[in-house]
Amino acid sequence: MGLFDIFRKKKDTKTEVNVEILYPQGETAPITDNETAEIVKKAPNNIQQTNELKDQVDLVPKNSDVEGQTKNELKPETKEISVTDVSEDITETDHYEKGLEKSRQSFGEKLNAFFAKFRTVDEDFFEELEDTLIQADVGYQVAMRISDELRNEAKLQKAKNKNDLKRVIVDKLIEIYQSSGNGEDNTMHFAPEGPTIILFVGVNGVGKTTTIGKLANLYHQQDKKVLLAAADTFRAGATEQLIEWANRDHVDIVTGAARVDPASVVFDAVKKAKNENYDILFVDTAGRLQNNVNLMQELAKMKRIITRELPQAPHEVLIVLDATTGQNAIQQAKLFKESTDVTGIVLTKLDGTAKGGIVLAIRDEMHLPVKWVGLGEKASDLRPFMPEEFVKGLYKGLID
Ligand SMILES: Nc1nc2c(ncn2[C@@H]2O[C@H](COP(=O)(O)OP(=O)(O)OP(=O)(O)O)[C@@H](O)[C@H]2O)c(=O)[nH]1
Repeated sequence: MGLFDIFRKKKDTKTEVNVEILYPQGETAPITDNETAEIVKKAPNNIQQTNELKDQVDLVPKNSDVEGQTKNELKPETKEISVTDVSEDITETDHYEKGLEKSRQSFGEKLNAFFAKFRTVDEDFFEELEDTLIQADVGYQVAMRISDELRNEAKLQKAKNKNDLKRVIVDKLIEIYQSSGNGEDNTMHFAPEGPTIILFVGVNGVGKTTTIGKLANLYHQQDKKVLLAAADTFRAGATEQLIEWANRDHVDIVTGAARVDPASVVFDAVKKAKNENYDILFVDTAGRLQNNVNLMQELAKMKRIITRELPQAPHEVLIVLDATTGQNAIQQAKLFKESTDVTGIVLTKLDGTAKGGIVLAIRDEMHLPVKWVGLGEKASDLRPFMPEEFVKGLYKGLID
């Protein structure tokens, strides 16, 4: 009995950076219910204000446990981020092949091990194939579909050697990748006029801030006027991290002091984007557990404020998912989708996982387009999702 038989049984189935920091009047305590939190703007002075922010972070009582985060975790983090590689002359195919190397190798090894076992195409063959596919994180449904379709595949019955068999399986995978994306709109939607507002959501550490930094870099290179809103006022390091990206990308940013109501940061950023004719506003939000009602309400509040200021906005709500978390990522996306109108997925850290097959499971189960994929830590490693390149990157070299 294979590892996954237990599941199978259920089968029916610009150079100057402008940093604007908002402070709540008097103190740093969170303002939770007041949508138009009174805010005092300080004159922009990048480095000084970043330090002030750090001071405020230190006001958090020693060892206090703030919604599961200790003081240590609240320490600002800074990180060397390379954006200098954007002009590298490498093709899309190169990006995908390099980024998916781990997945390709791992799947290749699994497939080879699988073929080493079988001499005949019998029921055991299909069961083991299902296990192999599930381990590659293509998802249970997709694994079943592939093996069912292969059962009826005349070419498979006629296959004379292992290479023929491999080819039929890989061809089937490619076919499914392509058909599951039919009609999928993985383009970004921009406002016909006025600022485009893009909200990023997702649980802690999935790569929201990094993705915004990378996208800001990309659009700035395309001469768009980009503004960032650091509405993650919960994790102190997040604001600093975004300021760091703003500096490197040469784009402007609106931030809030630690624990200020994130909605007030959003409010001010949207106003600024409108009044000063920005093309794109990226809103970073705090990582939240999808089952934390308060945090989900906070997200809803941010959306309400955006829509009140600009009725067509937000133009995109992108959920950022960490590919290394495998099937967990799908569960997260499902819960977010229930409480927010998510328009697309950014799948990060594909370079760090052997489970690139997760894209297939996500597309199959979520009915949400994957719009961007993170294939590495550099700014240029965030790529628009291209199914053909993805498939090539995953399976190249598996059939000779
Ligand atoms: N290898 C790799 N690392 C990535 C990628 N995207 C993000 N990361 C890394 O993932 C880590 C977490 O990223 P953040 O951007 O801080 O995540 P976040 O979602 O903003 O986190 P919170 O603010 O805690 O919610 C950082 O070390 C990033 O460099 C990727 O595509 N590939």
